[in-house]
Amino acid sequence: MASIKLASGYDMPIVGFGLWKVDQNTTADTVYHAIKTGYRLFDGAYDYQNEKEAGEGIKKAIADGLVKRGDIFVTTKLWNNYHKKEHAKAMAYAQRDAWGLDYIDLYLIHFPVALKYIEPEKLRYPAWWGDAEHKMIETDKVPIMETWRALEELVDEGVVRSIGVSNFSTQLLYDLLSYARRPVSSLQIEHHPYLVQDTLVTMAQEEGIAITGYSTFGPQSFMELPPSFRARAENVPMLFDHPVIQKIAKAHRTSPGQVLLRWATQRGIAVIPKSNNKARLQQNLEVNNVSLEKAELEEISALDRGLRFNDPGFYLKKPIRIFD
Ligand SMILES: NC(=O)C1=CN([C@@H]2O[C@H](COP(=O)(O)OP(=O)(O)OC[C@H]3O[C@@H](n4cnc5c(N)ncnc54)[C@H](OP(=O)(O)O)[C@@H]3O)[C@@H](O)[C@H]2O)C=CC1
Ligand SMILES: O=C1CO[C@H](CO)[C@@H](O)[C@@H]1O
Repeated sequence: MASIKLASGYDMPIVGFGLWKVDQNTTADTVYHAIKTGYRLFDGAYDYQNEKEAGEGIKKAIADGLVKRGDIFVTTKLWNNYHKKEHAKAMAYAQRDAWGLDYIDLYLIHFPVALKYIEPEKLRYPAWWGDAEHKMIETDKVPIMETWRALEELVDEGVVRSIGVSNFSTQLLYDLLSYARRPVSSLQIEHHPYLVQDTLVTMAQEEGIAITGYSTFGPQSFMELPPSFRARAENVPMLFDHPVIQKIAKAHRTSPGQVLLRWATQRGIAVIPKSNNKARLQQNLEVNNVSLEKAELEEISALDRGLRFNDPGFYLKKPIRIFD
């Protein structure tokens, strides 16, 4: 499996399996089957509510001799209500224990947005929407430096091996780099041909920050779009149906999904698609069998229209835009 060297010195596989929206009841089997298929990276989060079950799948695969712990790379993320140092540290320990592992490979600050503390058992899901009593969630004022220091201590304590951030902008990264004592190993961002993010990608890569792209296939349903982006999405075809993606897929005798994943990995960006379909699960892993020409990569990048569909601050009591 091809991998990216992180600034922390560890290798991160370039293709992984994302655990968002994977049903709790099927997660252990899904993860076990993904390992059998060849997946070694799993992308989780406290918000996905299936860390314990994902860990069970890994444990079974190890017990059955399919893999060793060291073959698997687990990424997970700190949720927004736990940015204060004592909460961040407690959550990382609890998440590590939920996975049933000695350490987490990569721990990310999920969003650069601190929300008021809510006891973990009172969060309802999706966790942007409020607590169990249906109270809307409010922002809090916690400096990212405080949260980052907590993550650094977690590395010192051996709970996590590498640390990074998600949904950060260029400016926030420059600020973070000005005081980080431990390397910012990774940045996870929305990334697809409608949201190419050239400046951010170039800056992060130049600073040695490995990028993982999420939602590589673009918007799945325009219903999910934040209000600020709805107009921009009008009359935009789904990427799978876009004539440019279809033409390139045909030229390489492959599928539009493979073209989208390969465009990302040829930009040096790791991908974490999930699939419940066995054929697609296998196909996504074999993405590096295709090699796109420079002109094809450029043609795909030219589809950029700054169209983002994950900007969930509008759920908050006082709505914010995370990406201004
Ligand atoms: N840091 C963050 O804030 C965020 C992180 N993420 C992470 O990224 C992961 C992936 O992102 P997500 O937005 O969920 O989108 P995915 O990349 O998982 O794609 C969404 C859907 O595409 C379908 N699909 C998968 N492979 C193919 C293929 N080859 N051809 C056609 N269709 C395919 C799947 O449906 P089917 O099962 O039917 O194949 C899947 O449900 C998440 O699971 C999560 O780990 C996601 C959003 C935000
Ligand atoms: O990672 C995730 C996918 O996007 C969702 C909407 O922003 C988040 O809530 C979730 O944590």
